[in-house]
Amino acid sequence: MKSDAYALLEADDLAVQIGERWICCDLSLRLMPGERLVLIGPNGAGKTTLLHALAGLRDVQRGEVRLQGRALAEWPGRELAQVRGVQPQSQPDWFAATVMETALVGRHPHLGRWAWESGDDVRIAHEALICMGLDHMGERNILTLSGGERQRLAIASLLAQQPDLYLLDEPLSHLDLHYQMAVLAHFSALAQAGAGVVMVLHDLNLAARFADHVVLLDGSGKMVSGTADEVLQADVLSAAFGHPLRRHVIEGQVAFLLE
Ligand SMILES: Nc1ncnc2c1ncn2[C@@H]1O[C@H](COP(=O)(O)OP(=O)(O)OP(=O)(O)O)[C@@H](O)[C@H]1O
Repeated sequence: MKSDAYALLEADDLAVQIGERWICCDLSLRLMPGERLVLIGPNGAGKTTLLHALAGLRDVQRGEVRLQGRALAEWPGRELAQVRGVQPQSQPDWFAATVMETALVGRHPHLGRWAWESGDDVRIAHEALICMGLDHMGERNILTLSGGERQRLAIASLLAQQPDLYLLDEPLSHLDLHYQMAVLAHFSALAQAGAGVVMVLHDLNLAARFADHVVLLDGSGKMVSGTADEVLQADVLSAAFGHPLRRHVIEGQVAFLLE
C-alpha cells in the first residue's frame, strides 16, 4: 500500500493470537483515504479477530495499529467512535426498539453528554435508512425484521455514524443480490469521497471487483497481503481454501470458478 502522505489506518509488524493460535505474525499495512481493504480466508482463519484488532476492540500480541497517525490505545472512546465505525458480524437484539431509534444509535458518538438527537441527527439517520431501503419502516419494531432487513439496518446505523474509517464484518450476510451490490457500491462511493473501508468478504468474485488491497489469512498463521491482483490468484486461493479454483476474466471482470 502507498507509503507517502497521510494514512488513515496503519499497522506495523502486527502479531495477533487467539487462544493458542496465531492469526497473523508480521502484518504491516497502510490504508489511505479512498482505499478499500478486503480480508478473506477460510472459516476460522481469523478474519473477525484481525478486523477487531484493526478496530482496537482487542489487544494485539506485538506491533501497533494507528488511526490517523495516533495509536488506537491513545484514542478516547468517544473520539474513536466519531472516526472509526464497526459493523459486527451479528447483532442480537434483546429489547424492542424502532428502526429509526436503532439508526439513531449511530449518531450517539456525535451527541453532547446529555443532549438529545437534533433535527440534523434525525435527517442523517433518515438518509441512511433511505440508502438501505428502510425509510418506509421507521416505526417498525426491530424484533419483527427479517434477517436481511436487520442487516441493512445495522449498516444504516453505521452510515449514520459517518466515520472516516468503516470496518465491516461480512456486510453481505443475509443480503439478496441487489443489496449486496448496493452495499458494496455505496461503500465504494464513500471511499471515493475519502473514507477508508476494511471489510471481511467470503465472495471472491465480489472481492476481486471491490477490493484495492487484500489480506488473505490461510488459517495456519500464514497470510498473503498485497494488491487485489497480486493476492487473488488461482494458485494462492486454491491452496488457502483447500479447493481447486480457476481464474477467468469475463467481460473485463475477474471471476473464479470452482473445479
Ligand atoms: N475465545 C476464544 N478462544 C479460543 N479460540 C477462539 C476464541 N474465539 C474464537 N476462537 C477461534 O479463533 C479462530 C478465529 O475466529 P474468527 O471468528 O476470527 O474467524 P473467521 O475467519 O472470522 O471465521 P468465519 O469465516 O467462520 O467467520 C476460530 O477458530 C475460532 O474458533
